Amino acid sequence: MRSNWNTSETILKGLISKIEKQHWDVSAYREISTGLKKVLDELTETKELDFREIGDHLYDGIYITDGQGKTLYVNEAYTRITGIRPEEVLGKYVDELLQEGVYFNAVTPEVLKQKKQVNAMGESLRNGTKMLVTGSPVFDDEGNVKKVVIIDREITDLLQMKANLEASQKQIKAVEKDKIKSALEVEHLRKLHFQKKLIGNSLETRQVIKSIEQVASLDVTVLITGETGAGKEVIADEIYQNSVRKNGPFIKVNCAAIPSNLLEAELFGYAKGAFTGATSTGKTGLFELADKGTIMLDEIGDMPMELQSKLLRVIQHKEVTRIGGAKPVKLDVRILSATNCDLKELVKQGRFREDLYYRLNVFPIHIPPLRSRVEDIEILARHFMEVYNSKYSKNAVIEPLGFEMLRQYSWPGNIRELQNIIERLVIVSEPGRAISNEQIGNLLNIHPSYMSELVIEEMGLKEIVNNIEKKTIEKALALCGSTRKAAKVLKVDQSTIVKKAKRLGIVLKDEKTHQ
Ligand SMILES: Nc1ncnc2c1ncn2[C@@H]1O[C@H](COP(=O)(O)OP(=O)(O)OP(=O)(O)O)[C@@H](O)[C@H]1O
Repeated sequence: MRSNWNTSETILKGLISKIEKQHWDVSAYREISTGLKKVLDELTETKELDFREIGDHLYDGIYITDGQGKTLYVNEAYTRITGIRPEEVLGKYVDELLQEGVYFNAVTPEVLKQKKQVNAMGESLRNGTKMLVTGSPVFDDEGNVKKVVIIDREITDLLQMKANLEASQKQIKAVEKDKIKSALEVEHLRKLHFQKKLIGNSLETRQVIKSIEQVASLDVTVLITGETGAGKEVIADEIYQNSVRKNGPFIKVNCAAIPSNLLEAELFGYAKGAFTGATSTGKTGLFELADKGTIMLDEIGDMPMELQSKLLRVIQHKEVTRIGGAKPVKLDVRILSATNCDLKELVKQGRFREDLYYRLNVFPIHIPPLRSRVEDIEILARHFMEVYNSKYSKNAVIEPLGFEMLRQYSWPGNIRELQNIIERLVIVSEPGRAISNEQIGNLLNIHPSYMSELVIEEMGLKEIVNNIEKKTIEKALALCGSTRKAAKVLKVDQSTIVKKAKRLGIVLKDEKTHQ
């Protein structure tokens, strides 16, 4: 085709020059000359659009045959994709090439047959390249197919990319599934953790619950005080659970459990290379981790003085500077602190900063010891029985007198101790038998002669209660010397003492003495 253009060009140029040299009539001369120049311009323009040149710059392969299937043209991309060189196919018929096995499948015969566009998937016999083949017919004025243009689009990379994409999508799905699973797990653990709701119905516990309700949703600092095992952490959990920060982090730090030389780095973190042995990346402190959430500083009374100053700065400026760090980091953290120490006393002794004490003690909640909220003991004991019966698949029960023994005990370890005792009682319980008072006494390490002489295994409850009543009244009479004084001590009417004494067989030796 390129040569055709060149020939036409040459011929036309010659013609124009010949015509220009003849002395023709001027108008004829102009007409021929203008017409020929126009043809020349068009030819030059067409030459500019040399489709071979363009074809060789296409990324897709092109294969063109005439209406009989004779190969007229292949571009460079065709050779790249199929591995078939132009000289192997040019001038040859597609049927012939199929017989020779140059390719095993061809779209051209189909296009010639169907006289419409045909699409197919192909694969090169030479190099295995996969391609999408589109064959389109080109018609002459009579509607006959004069050419077939085949476009081979390489899709090996595309297929590979698709496979990669599918693999990545699978991986993403697996990761997402994992993420959902672990989120559910965290939620489950969180729920389990927070299932330890604050239990109790004593006036004291109800007061604590009221305080929690008042303060939880307000973003204020709370100081929780109470003996060890009394439930300070349970209170902190309740505050967090009922606060607006309940979806944020909740970081608990036991200031007494971390050696004081490590506590600063734990709480405030350190910058990279802050000291010998510091990791190259530095360390994020617990305060930073608690950002947008809540931090509970347990055993705050054990915080060393030098850290107290730093903590005060964190509270005042709402920012933290890592050890060895230059820039402070802004913080949005709610602080709950807890202690079983008398912080006021520590302030007096100069062991706790007074300014920090006031900063922490914005809203104080005190949880009294279990011995002073006796009403809670049975409810808590029943709750823990349920928990451990279910945990150990048991069906242990405590009888009324057993609960009375639990109520009498002083519980120095508070609810933690009660929980522990109930767990042990459930473990040692035998099927079909209620937990004996002796078992309770053994665990509590109480063997008061008072109890052992009043409670005898084969006695019924009524008899035991009568026994206790009798001994109590006798003791009061002996101590007080009169029914009137004994009645006052026992907070009953004198007539009640007299009636009970008669019923229980207490001999009021000298009526005069006892009045
Ligand atoms: N009111 C309550 N209802 C149910 N369980 C409770 C209650 N109070 C405390 N507990 C349970 O008793 C145990 C001790 O409670 P917690 O850890 O809150 O005590 P604490 O005052 O923080 O103790 P410490 O000062 O030793 O840290 C925990 O297992 C807790 O779940």
